[in-house]
Amino acid sequence: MILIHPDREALSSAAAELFVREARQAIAERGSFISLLSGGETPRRTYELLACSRLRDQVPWERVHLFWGDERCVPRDDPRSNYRMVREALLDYLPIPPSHIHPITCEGGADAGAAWYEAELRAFSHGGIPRFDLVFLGIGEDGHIASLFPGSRLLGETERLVAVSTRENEAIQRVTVTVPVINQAALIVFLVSGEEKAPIVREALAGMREMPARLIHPVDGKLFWLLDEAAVRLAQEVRGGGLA
Ligand SMILES: O=C(O)[C@H](O)[C@@H](O)[C@H](O)[C@H](O)COP(=O)(O)O
Repeated sequence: MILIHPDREALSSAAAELFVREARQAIAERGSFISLLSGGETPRRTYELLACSRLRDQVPWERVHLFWGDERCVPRDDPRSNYRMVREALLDYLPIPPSHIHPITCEGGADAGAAWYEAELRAFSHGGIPRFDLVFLGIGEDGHIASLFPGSRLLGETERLVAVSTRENEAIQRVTVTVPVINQAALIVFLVSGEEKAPIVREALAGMREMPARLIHPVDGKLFWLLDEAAVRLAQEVRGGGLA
């Protein structure tokens, strides 16, 4: 499903309200809600709005577990840290038990961090692939998702849940979940806004070329694209080809 909003603020507000709805429903049905969070500017605004009391106070946070889809191997107080971004935008305002916050850590090195996080995920799924109730994703201008970049050997990974990733011309290492983890989710939501994303959105939705984002096909869940008008500007040309 593709949902188009006037701008990033409206999109992020809709995404925050979607988080609340999904959390309340999962907790009512199964007693818990586990979500995989993304880095990026549109996800950041979503977390900031979710932290506002009108929405925050609707979620039983003691039943929620938060995980990260990827992380840069930098100190937790580094401005590039996705953990720091989520902490400043959301966690600092939540009555969530610290044990329910599951950041990726590379303190013992990227390989150790990936192995530890894989164990953390498998512990949540009795050894299998965890089924996240909600996965937020951004998309890079090159079509990357999480820290899965075009041409990466990780794009074909079918066994590991978590792996070490690198980005061209970037000195640091990253730790990222792999495609099978994302595709196992009950609901996957792309959050994409801004003029600069119009070309990749058009290519992604029209299937004009392969890219990491086009590997996202939920096994038996749902896939939503939350876009703003600027990001879908070019994709209007394919509206008849699949834009709802
Ligand atoms: O670590 C990150 O930043 C995300 O995992 C990354 O995949 C991000 O979602 C995209 O690069 C889009 O980011 P923007 O929404 O900021 O363009």
